[in-house]
Amino acid sequence: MSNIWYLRKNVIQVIVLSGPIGAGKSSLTSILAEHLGTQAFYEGVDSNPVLPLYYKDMKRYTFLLNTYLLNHRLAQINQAIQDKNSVSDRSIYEDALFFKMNADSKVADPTEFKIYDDLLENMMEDTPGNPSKKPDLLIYIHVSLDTMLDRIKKRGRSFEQISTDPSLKDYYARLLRYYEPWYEQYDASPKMAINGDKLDFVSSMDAQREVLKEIDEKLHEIGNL
Ligand SMILES: Nc1ncnc2c1ncn2[C@@H]1O[C@H](COP(=O)(O)OP(=O)(O)O)[C@@H](O)[C@H]1O
Ligand SMILES: Nc1ncnc2c1ncn2[C@H]1C[C@H](O)[C@@H](COP(=O)(O)O)O1
Repeated sequence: MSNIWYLRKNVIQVIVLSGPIGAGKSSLTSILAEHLGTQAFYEGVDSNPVLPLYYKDMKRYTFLLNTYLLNHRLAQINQAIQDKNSVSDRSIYEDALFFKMNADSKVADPTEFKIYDDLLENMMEDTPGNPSKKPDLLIYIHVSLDTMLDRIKKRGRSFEQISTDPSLKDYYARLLRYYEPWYEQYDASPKMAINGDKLDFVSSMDAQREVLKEIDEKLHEIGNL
């Protein structure tokens, strides 16, 4: 057994946040990493050269965006697994959810989705002698459509605004419908859900303490604290 494999099994843990756009993943990533005294890893939205193009032309840019994100997230996972309790602000598995939704609605080509999905599966496969890239805990932030839309508006990224492109309202509603069954079926690691409608962990210290307590309890349960 190699040293890195031993460390991965017994010491190194990666926690990933998941959930729809605006659910609060980045916010909770910062809060949790600070609480645990560990490293936070973000999606790098501002440095993503494809994302603004994608919002202008999803048909053309879905494959490119997801190829870009796959590479970015794999590089991040490779960094994150070198520390203990690293916190990452979106799981690699959610890209396939966006891509599948676009393929189902003919925005993306089903063959492109299949090629992407096979590549993802190959990349994420555990291989002897290599540390697993799977997270140790996935935390899903559940939000309703109203909350999602409020938060997207509040954050104010121009290309995500319904006031700029009214068709995005439908897109966000559809995305939410894909998220719930995705979370139910997710089985790559232990998982837990946070109520993002009820718990304002950004402004309320009470809510923040409650969320962190829930997460600490889960980490104890799976033996990571
Ligand atoms: N639980 C929460 N309660 C209230 N506001 C929140 C909550 N989580 C996030 N926000 C706010 O919603 C917006 C989107 O949050 P963000 O963390 O960027 O979401 P995500 O990373 O999931 O897209 C930000 O303005 C943030 O301050
Ligand atoms: N795989 C993806 N396909 C389409 N859009 C995506 C994908 N991953 C992230 N995004 C978008 C959604 C948001 O506009 C930004 C950042 O996500 P957020 O949930 O705000 O962290 O990127």
